[in-house]
Amino acid sequence: MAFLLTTCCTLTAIAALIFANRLYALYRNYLSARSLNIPIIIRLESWQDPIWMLFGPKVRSLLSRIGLWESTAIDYTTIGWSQFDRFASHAKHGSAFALVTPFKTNIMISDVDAAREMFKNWRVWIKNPDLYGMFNAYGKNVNSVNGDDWPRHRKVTAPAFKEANSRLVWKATTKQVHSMVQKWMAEDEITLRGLRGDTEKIAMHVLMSAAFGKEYDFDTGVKVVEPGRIVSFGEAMHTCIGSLSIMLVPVIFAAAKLPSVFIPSGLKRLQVAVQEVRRFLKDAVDAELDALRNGMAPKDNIISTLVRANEEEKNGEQGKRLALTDDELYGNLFIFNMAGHETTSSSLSYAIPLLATYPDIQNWVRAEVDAVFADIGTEDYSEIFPLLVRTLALMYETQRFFSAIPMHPKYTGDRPQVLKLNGTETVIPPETFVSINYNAVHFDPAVWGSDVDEFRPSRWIKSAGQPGKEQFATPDGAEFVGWSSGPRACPGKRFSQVEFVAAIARLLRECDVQPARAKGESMVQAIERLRFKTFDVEHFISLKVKDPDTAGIVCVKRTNV
Ligand code: HEM
Repeated sequence: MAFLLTTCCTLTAIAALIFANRLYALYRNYLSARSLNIPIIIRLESWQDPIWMLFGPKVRSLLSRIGLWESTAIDYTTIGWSQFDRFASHAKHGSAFALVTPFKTNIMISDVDAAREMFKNWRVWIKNPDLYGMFNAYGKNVNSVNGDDWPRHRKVTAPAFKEANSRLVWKATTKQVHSMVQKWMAEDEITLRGLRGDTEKIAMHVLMSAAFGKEYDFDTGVKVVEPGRIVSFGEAMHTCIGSLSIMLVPVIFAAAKLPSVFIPSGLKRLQVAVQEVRRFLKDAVDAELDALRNGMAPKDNIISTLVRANEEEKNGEQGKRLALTDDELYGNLFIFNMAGHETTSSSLSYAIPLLATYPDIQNWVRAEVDAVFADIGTEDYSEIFPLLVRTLALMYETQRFFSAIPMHPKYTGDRPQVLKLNGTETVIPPETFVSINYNAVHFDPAVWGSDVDEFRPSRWIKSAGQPGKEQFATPDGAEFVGWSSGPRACPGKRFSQVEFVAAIARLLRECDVQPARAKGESMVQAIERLRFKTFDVEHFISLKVKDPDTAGIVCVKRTNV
C-alpha cells in the first residue's frame, strides 16, 4: 500500500513538474512574441510535440464526446488545422499572427511577398534541423540539409529529374493505370479506401520504374518477395514511409543496436522493414556502380543518373569535389521515394472522386484528352503532355483544395532575422518558426476572387478556346506554392505532374467515372454523398479521407470511342 502511495505521489510530482515547466516555457515564449506586435493566439499544445501528434486526435475526440472540446472549433494544435480554416484566421487576425505554445513560437503568414522573401533567402530561412532530421533515416539528403551542404546535394541530385526521366514516368504510369482501370471496370464499387490504396500502388510502381528501372505488374507488383529477401521491397518501403513509422525510424535505428530480445515485438516488423530497404538501396547503388565499371551505357532512371553524377563529382577538380557519401546517396534515394509516393497518389485519390462528382468538369477534361490524342495520333510524351493543360489544371485545382503540405515551416536558426510582417519590418527572435500557410495563400479571396471556394479547374486556363489549343496560366496576381517556390522548390514537380496527367488521361480515355450508388439512392444523392465524403478529411500527419469505406466510385467502360 505504502509502495502504491509513494508511486502515485512520485508520478503526480513528475506530472506537476512537467506542467510547471511547460507553463514557464509558455510564459517565456509569450513575452518574446509580444515584441512582434502581431496578434497572438495561445495554446498549451502544438504539432511540435510528438506525443500530442500521436495521441492528440484521440484526446480531442474523447474531450469533445464529454463536452470539453468544441469539435468544430479550429484548434491550431495539429499540423493540418489550416485545411479546415483556409483563409478564415488570416481574415480575422491579418496576414501574420503568432501561435504561442510551450514549444517554439510559430508565426503563421499568408503574405505572398514575405513568403517569396523566405523562399529566396534559403540560407537565412533554414529548415529546422530537428524537424527535418526525421527524414535522415538512411542519411542526410537534399530535403534535410542547410547551408553549403544544400548546393552540394542539389547539384548531384538535380540531373536525375531530366526530361528523359519524365518520359519513363509517362510510360510507366500509362501502363499501370491501364491495368488499374481494367480491374476497376470489373468491380461493383471502388471505395475511397480502395481508390487510395490503388493510387498509392501506382505511385510506388512508377517510382520503381522511373527511379530504379524495375518493372512491376499492377496486380502482383511490389508484393513479390525476391529471392533472399524477408519481405517484399514494396512492403518494406510502404512500412518505412507509412506516415507514422517515419517518426519511429530513429527509434528503430537506436533499437537495432540492442540485442533482439530487448526489442518489443511491434517494433520488430518495422526494424526488418528498415533493414530491408537499406539492403535494397545499397544493392541498387552497387549494381549501378558495377554497370559503370563494366562500361555499360547510362539509363534514364534516377539511380543511374544519380550514381553517375556522383562518380563524376568524385573525379572532379581537387578542392571542388561535391560528391555525396554512400549514406547521403541512400538518404536521397529514400527521400525521393518518400516525397514522391504519398504526394502524387494523394492528388490522384482526390481528383478521381471529384471528377465523378463534377460530371461537367469530367467532360471538359475528357474533351481535351480526346482532341489531343486524335490530333497527335501518337502516344509520345513530349508531344502530348504540353497540350493537356486542362488535365494539368485539374491537378492544380485539386492541390489547391487538398494540399499535401498544409504549411511550410521556415526557421530563424540561432540568430534573429528580419521580415516584413503586416507591412512592418520586424525582428523575429532566434529559434522561431515562420510558417507559410499554404491553405491561406491558396484561399485568399482578395487574390483568387470571390469564387475562391468553388472547385473550378478552368481558373487555370489563360484564355478559353478549342480543347487542346489552350494555354495554362496561374490566375493573375496569385501565387501557387503547392510545390514550394524559389531555389529549394520541389525538384519532383515535373515528375508528379507527368504522372498525374498521364494517369487522368489514360483513365478518361478508357472509362467514365461515376459515383457508386447505394440501393434506392438517386444519382443526385450519390453525387452529394461522394462529394461530402471526399471533402470530409483529417490531417493526421498526412491528409486522409475520414470515412473511406462509405462512399466510392464506379468505372463504366466508354462506348463512344
Ligand atoms: C504532387 C506531388 C508533390 C508535391 C505537392 C510536392 C511538394 C513539395 C514541397 C511543398 C516541397 C518543399 C518542402 C519543404 O521544404 O519542407 C517539396 C520538396 C521536395 N520534393 Fe516534392 N512534391 C511532390 C512530388 C515530389 C516527387 C515526385 C519527388 C521525387 C520523386 C519529390 C521530391 C522532393 C524533394 C527531394 C524535395 C526537397 C527539395 C529541397 O529541399 O531542395 N517531390 N516538395
